[in-house]
Amino acid sequence: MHSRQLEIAAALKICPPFDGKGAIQAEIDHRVRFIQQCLRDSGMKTLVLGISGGIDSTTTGLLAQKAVEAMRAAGEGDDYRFLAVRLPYDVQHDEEEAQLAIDTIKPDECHTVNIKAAVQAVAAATGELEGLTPAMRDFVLGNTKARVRMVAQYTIANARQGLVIGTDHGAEAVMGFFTKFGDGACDLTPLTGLVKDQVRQLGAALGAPESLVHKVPTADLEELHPGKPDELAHGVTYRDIDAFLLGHEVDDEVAGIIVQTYDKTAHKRALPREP
Ligand SMILES: Nc1ncnc2c1ncn2[C@@H]1O[C@H](COP(=O)(O)OP(=O)(O)OC[C@H]2O[C@@H]([n+]3cccc(C(=O)O)c3)[C@H](O)[C@@H]2O)[C@@H](O)[C@H]1O
Ligand SMILES: Nc1ncnc2c1ncn2[C@@H]1O[C@H](COP(=O)(O)OP(=O)(O)OP(=O)(O)O)[C@@H](O)[C@H]1O
Ligand SMILES: [Mg+2]
Repeated sequence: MHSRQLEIAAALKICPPFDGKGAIQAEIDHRVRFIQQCLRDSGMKTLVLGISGGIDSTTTGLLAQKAVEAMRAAGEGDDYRFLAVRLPYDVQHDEEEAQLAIDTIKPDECHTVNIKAAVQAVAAATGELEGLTPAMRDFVLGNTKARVRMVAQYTIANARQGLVIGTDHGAEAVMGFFTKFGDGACDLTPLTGLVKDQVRQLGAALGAPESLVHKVPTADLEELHPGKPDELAHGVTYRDIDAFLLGHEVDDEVAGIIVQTYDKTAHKRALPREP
């Protein structure tokens, strides 16, 4: 085992493997109660979450819808609602899967915000992108897309007494694989501590279709490579990352990449530096 495995797993609150269906259901109940408590504690009434068509947001959306339905059924208030947001950059190449996610979750409301005009306006106003190589421009614009999605979700949350839900989990957190103050910015992260396969297990138990449970994970931020698999960017597989976080034996080179990436992205998991 790599000398940093246990320390990193503890810092990211990694959940032990599930011992059967009962444990998965208990984890679902625990995370639904967490979402409900966030609403009660904040006095907010609406949950806001972007639904991409990937398994992370599908699972989180299913938890969110379950949370508000149970609060309404328990008489806590008819005004608790889940508002799903589709945030395509013009037309999304896997729109069908995004619609399948929405059909599965059956959110109380679903809004669509096309982020393209806002992303291009921000990029053009800075005047910073012209001199870049096409690949670099594509990468920078990708992070701007994630940040404009955040702005759209907080605009809705402000208007609707809402909390913005994030989908960060253990396997993304260890790699710092999110845009700082983009998809990384939110009010609660119900998937914290889960490895990628556990997210799939929860999603499957909540009724997500097979095609979404086993969909290749993608940040899908780059126009030059639509649907680019996250694993290409990581240089390691999610299976490797999960194994590392669960304290299993992993290849030295794999462990080296994960630890190096974890250290390099520490600033993304921390509050801004202060003097
Ligand atoms: N040491 C340090 N201390 C404090 N701050 C530091 C810093 N180094 C950089 N920074 C700041 O951080 C910025 C870089 O971070 P950031 O802007 O996030 O950009 P960066 O980490 O370079 O890129 C984001 C990565 O996350 C991936 N991503 C994004 C969104 C969603 C998903 C997904 O899976 O869905 C994946 C994306 O594909 C890309 O690989 C720098 O411009 C600088 O402002
Ligand atoms: N096109 C989109 N429309 C709405 N929300 C989006 C879109 N793209 C990204 N998001 C939001 O950003 C989050 C981060 O994306 P990420 O790719 O990590 O998750 P995912 O797509 O749900 O699952 P996977 O990682 O398996 O692709 C999503 O969970 C979702 O909340
Ligand atoms: Mg995705």
